[in-house]
Amino acid sequence: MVIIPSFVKLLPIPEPLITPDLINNSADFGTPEESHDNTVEFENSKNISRLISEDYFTDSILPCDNTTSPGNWMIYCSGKLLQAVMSVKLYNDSKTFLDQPMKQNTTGPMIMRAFHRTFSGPIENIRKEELKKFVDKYFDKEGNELDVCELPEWAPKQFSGIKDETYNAFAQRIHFIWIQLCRKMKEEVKDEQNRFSLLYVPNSFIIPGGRFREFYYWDAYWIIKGLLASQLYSTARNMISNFGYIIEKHGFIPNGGRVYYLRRSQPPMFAPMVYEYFMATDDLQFVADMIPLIEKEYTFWNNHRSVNVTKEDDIETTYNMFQYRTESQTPRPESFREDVLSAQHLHSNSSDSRRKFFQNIASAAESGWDFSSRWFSDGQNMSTIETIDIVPVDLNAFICYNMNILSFFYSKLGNRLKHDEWAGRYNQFRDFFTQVFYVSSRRGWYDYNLRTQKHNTEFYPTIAAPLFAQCYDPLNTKLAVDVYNQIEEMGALKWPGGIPTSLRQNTSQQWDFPNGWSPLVHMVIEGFRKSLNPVLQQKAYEIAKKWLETNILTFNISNAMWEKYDVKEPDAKLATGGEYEVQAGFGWTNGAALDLMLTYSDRLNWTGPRLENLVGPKTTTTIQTTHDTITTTSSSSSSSTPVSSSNTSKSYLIITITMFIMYIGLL
Ligand SMILES: OC[C@H]1O[C@H](O[C@H]2O[C@H](CO)[C@@H](O)[C@H](O)[C@H]2O)[C@H](O)[C@@H](O)[C@@H]1O
Repeated sequence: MVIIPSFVKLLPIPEPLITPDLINNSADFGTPEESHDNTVEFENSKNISRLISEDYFTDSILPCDNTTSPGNWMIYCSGKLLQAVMSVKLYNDSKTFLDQPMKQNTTGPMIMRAFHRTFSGPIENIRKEELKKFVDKYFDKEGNELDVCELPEWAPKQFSGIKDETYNAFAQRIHFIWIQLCRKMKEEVKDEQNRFSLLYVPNSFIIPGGRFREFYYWDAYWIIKGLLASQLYSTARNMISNFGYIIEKHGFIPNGGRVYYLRRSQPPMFAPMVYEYFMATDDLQFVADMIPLIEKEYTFWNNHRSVNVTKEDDIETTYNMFQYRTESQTPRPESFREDVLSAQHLHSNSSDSRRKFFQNIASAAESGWDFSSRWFSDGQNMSTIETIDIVPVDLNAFICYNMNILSFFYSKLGNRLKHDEWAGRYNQFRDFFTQVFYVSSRRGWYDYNLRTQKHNTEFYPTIAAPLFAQCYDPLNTKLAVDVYNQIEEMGALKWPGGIPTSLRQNTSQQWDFPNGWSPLVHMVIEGFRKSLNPVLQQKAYEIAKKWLETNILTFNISNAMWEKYDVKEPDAKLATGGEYEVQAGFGWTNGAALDLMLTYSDRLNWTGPRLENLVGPKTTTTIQTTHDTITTTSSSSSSSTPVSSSNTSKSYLIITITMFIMYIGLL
């Protein structure tokens, strides 16, 4: 095991740079309030305060409560203090307060008593400075409960399979970022869970980055793909074990590692994580350990998220499918202010509609697509959100994948009976899936709307989710080609930076045009790659190359990897839209990029301008020989050591060399 010396943490970590070049001028980078629909004209802060102070909790199902988080639900999931913080807009990002631990020797009920003593009048009368004093007295800084950590087996890596100098240097730089994104919990989180919104897990893990300072469920699949590409097997295993621990404790995997996520999940990627780990390591004992937990998670989806679907053209047949559908009926605590403002068209006297509206919002967050025209009945406005009327194609493809993986694992474990049971379920579900989602006239799988009894046949990358999850008959080799042609005809493949999340313009939502997200782009690439059709495999490579170019060009300017990108621009821009600013880090972008660079390691060839930040400036050396003069052009760096002319890159060089020496020493 290589121990990373603690001084490495003290070396300067380059700050991400947001340069004007990176921001698309036509889009407003904006504050959350400017970019969130419905809020623009709602200027009067008194009115906002009044709206935020209304009662959203009585008779509503809360995001967490006495049963799930007895000691702290009154702070992190409901209550007047939460409302006051949102009312005065104590922080630019609503999530900040929710991630602040309570100070030592305090409890939730104690803080609430103090709050009511200090602020006895209506919330609208509370002054920001006084509330700030109160919060500073009782709470620590957000994220204070987490430490940076030592990745068990991290060492500088050559990525010798990646022959191209630029891609090789890029892979090495991403490999470094794992160190920055690793977190472990302070002991007190385990011992005094009630003081923290953070959910305790036993092992260290990789966070997405920025405001996302806890684990996220579906992000982890792509993070794990990247860790496996980096050969950080123990870290990947630790992350999966954490999820196993969480399933054991809570019966499912919440959206993220905070109590305010305890009523909703995210796309079910636990079984695929174990599958990827097994394919990389052959560790069958780990599969045996995890398989009861995979089944337990499946039971959660089956008991709490299934729905009977009957189609208009065949009312005799009922299909058991799955939905994103949390029970929670209040504004999301981490976006309380934003959700209340989005609901301003609904009055308090129509509390049932308001509850349903919040349930639809939180259910869209469960999908990971928060938010998108995909969930809006008018395809444009948040006020028309109807997530729980929709049966989503991606979720059902993932469930199908889970069934297939379970049958595969049981066969590996030699359990014939269980293998047959899951193979039977998989085969039947796959047929039902085709019946419910495939639309022959539009050559693809589409979300089904229970209210309208129609498919939404607009483009979303979810059309390729069944290819990724292999939820179709492999003998039907024409199907993947049809789907590809459909996607191309829809105009989704013509964008210079990758694949957009939809073709719906100006929704101001982050999961819409022109934003590209690595999990979706990776899913489409993998879908075509797995199709076994050589033409589609070539297309998969071309999309991967385009996406990597977007990542790499942006990295070269900003020194950072980003959560999402604007794919309509030829020269790599950061994405905008949604309720928070685009975040740097970034877990799944790094994971998907590393995985793609390894998949296509022998083909990738950087043809763009020389990226000095990555590979250093070109140097020209003149060698005088007896007979003639030979001029060679080379990079100032070797492919194993990233060097650049910038100061930040120099610090990477120092880290690399220092760590390499330490590594050799430790061996
Ligand atoms: O705070 C707003 C929302 O933020 C998260 O969503 C986004 O980031 C996640 C982490 O990268 C990602 O998993 C999700 O797909 C993104 O939309 C959070 O997951 C939401 O629940 C939360 O309301």
